[in-house]
Amino acid sequence: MSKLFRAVIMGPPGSGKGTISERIAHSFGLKHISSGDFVRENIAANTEAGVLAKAYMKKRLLVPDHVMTRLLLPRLEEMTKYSWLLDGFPRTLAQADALNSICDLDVVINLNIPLETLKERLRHRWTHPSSGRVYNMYFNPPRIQGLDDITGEPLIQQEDDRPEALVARLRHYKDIAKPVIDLYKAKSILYTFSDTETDRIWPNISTLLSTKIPIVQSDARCASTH
Ligand SMILES: Nc1ccn([C@H]2C[C@H](O)[C@@H](COP(=O)(O)OP(=O)(O)OP(=O)(O)O)O2)c(=O)n1
Ligand SMILES: Nc1nc2c(ncn2[C@@H]2O[C@H](COP(=O)(O)OP(=O)(O)O)[C@@H](O)[C@H]2O)c(=O)[nH]1
Repeated sequence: MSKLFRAVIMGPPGSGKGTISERIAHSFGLKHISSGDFVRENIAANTEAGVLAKAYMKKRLLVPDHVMTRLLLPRLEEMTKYSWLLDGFPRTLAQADALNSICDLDVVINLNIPLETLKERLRHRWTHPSSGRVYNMYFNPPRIQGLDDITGEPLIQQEDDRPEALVARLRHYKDIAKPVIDLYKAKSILYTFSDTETDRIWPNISTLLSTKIPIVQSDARCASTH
C-alpha cells in the first residue's frame, strides 16, 4: 500500500480554508479535519477539553495551546489509517511542534489573500452557529436567504467578521502564523497561493495535489467519479 498523505491548510480568517478544504476532500478523498468544527463538537458534547475551550471562546480568545493539542492530537491518532487535511491547526509554533512530534507533513497550503478581499468576504459571511457552516451572500448563498441549507435554522453574522474586528484579528494572525510559516518553509513543504478569487487558486492547488497524492488515493478518486 502506498504512503498516506498528510496536509495542512493555513491562512487568515476569510482566506478560504474551509471552502478549499471541502473541494480538496471531495476531489482527492482526504478526510477533512476542521479544528474549529472539532472544538465546537467538543463544546456541544461537554467534554473536559470542550468545557475549557468554551471559556476562552466566550471571551473571543484563542484556545490555549495545551487545550488545542489535548483535543487534536488524540483525534489525529485515531486517523492513522487515513490520508487527511487539517484546517485551522496548527495556529502557533507550539501547536506545530506538537503536530511534528506525531507525524510528518507532506504539504502545507498557505493562502495569501489581500486584506481588502478578506474584509469584503467576511462582511458578507453568514454562519450557522451550531455547525460552523458558512455562506457568502454572493459566492455561495444559502438556498433560502438567511437560513441554513441543512437544518433550516437562522444564520447569523459573527461579531468577529465585522471589518473593525477583522483588522485586529488579522494582525494577531500574522504575528502567530509567521514562525509557523517560516518553519514549514525551512522544511520545504510550504506552498503559497496568492489571489483574490478561490476559483483561480483552486486549479493550482488541484494540480499540486495531483502530483503529490499517492496512487491509491488517485485510483479511489477515479473509481468514485466514473
Ligand atoms: N488552532 C485553533 C483552532 C480553533 N480555535 C478556536 C478559536 C476559534 O475562534 C474557534 C473556531 O475556529 P474556526 O477555525 O472555525 O473559525 P475562526 O472564526 O477562528 O477562523 P476563520 O475565520 O479562519 O474560519 O476555535 C483555536 O483557538 N485554535
Ligand atoms: N466572493 C468570494 N467569496 C469567497 C471566495 N472564496 C470563499 N469565499 C467566501 O468567503 C468567506 C470565507 O471563506 P471560508 O472558507 O469560510 O474561509 P476561512 O475563514 O479561511 O475558513 C465565506 O463566506 C466563503 O463563502 C471567493 O473567491 N470569492
